[in-house]
Amino acid sequence: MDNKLKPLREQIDAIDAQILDLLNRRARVAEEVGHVKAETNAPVFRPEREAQVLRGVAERNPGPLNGSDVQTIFREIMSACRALERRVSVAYLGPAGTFSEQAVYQQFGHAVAGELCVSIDEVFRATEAGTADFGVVPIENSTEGTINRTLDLLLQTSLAISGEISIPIHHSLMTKGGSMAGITRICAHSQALAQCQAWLNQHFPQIDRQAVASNGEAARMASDDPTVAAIAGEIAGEKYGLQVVHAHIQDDPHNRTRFAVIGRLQTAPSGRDQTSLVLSVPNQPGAVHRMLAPLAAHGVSMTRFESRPARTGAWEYYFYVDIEGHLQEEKVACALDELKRNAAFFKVLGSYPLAL
Ligand SMILES: O=C(O)C(=O)C[C@]1(C(=O)O)C=C[C@@H](O)C=C1
Repeated sequence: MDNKLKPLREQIDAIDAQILDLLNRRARVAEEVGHVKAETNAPVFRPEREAQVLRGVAERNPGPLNGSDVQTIFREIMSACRALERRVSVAYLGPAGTFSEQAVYQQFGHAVAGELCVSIDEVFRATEAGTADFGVVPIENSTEGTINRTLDLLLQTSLAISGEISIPIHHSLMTKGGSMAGITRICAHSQALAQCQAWLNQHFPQIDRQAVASNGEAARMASDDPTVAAIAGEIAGEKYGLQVVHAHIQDDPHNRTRFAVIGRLQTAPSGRDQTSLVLSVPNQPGAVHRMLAPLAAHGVSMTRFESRPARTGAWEYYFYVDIEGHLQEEKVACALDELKRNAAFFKVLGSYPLAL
């Protein structure tokens, strides 16, 4: 066998030498880009450009590598090149191993400076204060719905949404010893407990469930306490030396969470974008219908519509609306101009590339 492997490995060595050379040529150009940007204080992270590069490689990819693997490789290449310009810092909900951390890596690659925060509020604060260049916060889960705290904070913040990330959420039940013997508590974030509710009712109805600050925190607790089982992603389990008792216990196998990238950056159009808004209208019959009419009139599709009580005690609501297209597209700008005229409250949260 070794006789056959040797020439093939020599081919791989020769190709790797070429890849390495090309990677460093790319990196030198990125350094030049960095110097040009430094002259004008231009932003290092350009989500629209990165989205175009990643879409481009998947479209041109002839195989046999699959498109999403090629994107993963190029995401890391861009991340490393970007870090030569400047290492971008990103605040997110810790501890290490949370799905938020996974979302950060999916958007920024691994060459980032992560800033772990104890709450969603703190992610906003760190980003607003400029301690971090960007923040990553969960917006909605396909099983459990909206993350209300994020929506409330988006209403008040001076930051914009500069990008979105969608990741599959797979939960596993994990313990230190790899069995459920002696386990008296199952800990996880309340969202994760809710996403695994039917499975837990069926398999472990007798064991107490305890909501904790995050799944990462649950994994940390399970690593310290042999009576605790954690529900978390397997990455968190690995970080804390846990073993999987049951994998993929979420009730919906297609469970996903969407995250928003928040920052001071107003992202330029990428060609496939979305705009997020918050609106409110006076509490009158037909008002919501009238408010949204300009979208249809200008041929702008609405992809999401969510309401939150305005907490005025008067049954008034804020409406969180996502529409297709970028604010710099004429039909979007015209529709929003009209919308604004009919709205009691109107705020554009940001225009950004659709998640890959
Ligand atoms: O095109 C740029 O603006 C770059 O800085 C280069 C590059 C890249 O490596 O391709 C790196 C960082 C940006 O977020 C986008 C792209």
